[in-house]
Amino acid sequence: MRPYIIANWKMNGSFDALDEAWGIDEAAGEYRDVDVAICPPATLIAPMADELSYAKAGAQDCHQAESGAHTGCLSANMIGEVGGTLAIVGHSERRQDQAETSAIVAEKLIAAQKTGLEAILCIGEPLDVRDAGEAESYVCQQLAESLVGDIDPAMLTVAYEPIWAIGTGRVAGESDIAAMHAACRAQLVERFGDVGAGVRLLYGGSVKGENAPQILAIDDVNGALVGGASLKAETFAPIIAAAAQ
Ligand SMILES: O=C[C@H](O)COP(=O)(O)O
Repeated sequence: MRPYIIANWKMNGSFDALDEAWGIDEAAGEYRDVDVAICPPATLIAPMADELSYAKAGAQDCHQAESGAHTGCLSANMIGEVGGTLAIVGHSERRQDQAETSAIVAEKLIAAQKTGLEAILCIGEPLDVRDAGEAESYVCQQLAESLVGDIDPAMLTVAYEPIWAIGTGRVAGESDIAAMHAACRAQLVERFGDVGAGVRLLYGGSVKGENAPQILAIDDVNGALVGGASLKAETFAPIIAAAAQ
């Protein structure tokens, strides 16, 4: 399976940051066996989509509706119109800040795919759930509830991001990542049949150049969704390089 490394810039990056995107694109050109994407703030999708040669540009979210009275939101079609080819849906920060439920995330996922965007579905448990020993059932339920309806597994990537590992410097243990990815894989195969074995499963949460080789070597980890370390080409390129190994 081709590894997939995605940069999620979150609410970071003005026009000056485009230089970092060009640096990331250079790394993507150097390691062509790795799929690379950048999801910048919406204001930067168009310039990136115009200029990137090897990496793809995408959005951090999309609305479930095609158009209408949804102040401040972007439809999947609008993202596609400016050259975006993917949309992250269900990131834990949106589930928390915008009270997005898995039912809403499921609608967003379908809306993204319907307009030809790849959907990157995020799932992950908070710390109290992990401490209570219920991480696996929590995440599997999120996965089931987010994959409702007519979904194309060929346009789907799933990112497991334990919430307590996001931006904290704390990474999940290798055996915990392996167990969670195995559980997600089994569920994807149950949901989509053999094709489910080909859906890429990414890990996210404090991935850096230093820990990427170990994380990316874990069974069923097919790439990474990266926040902080993706903001600079010099910290993101080593993650792309690790994926190429
Ligand atoms: O979408 C990316 C994740 O939330 C991970 O963020 P992080 O690499 O800063 O921990």
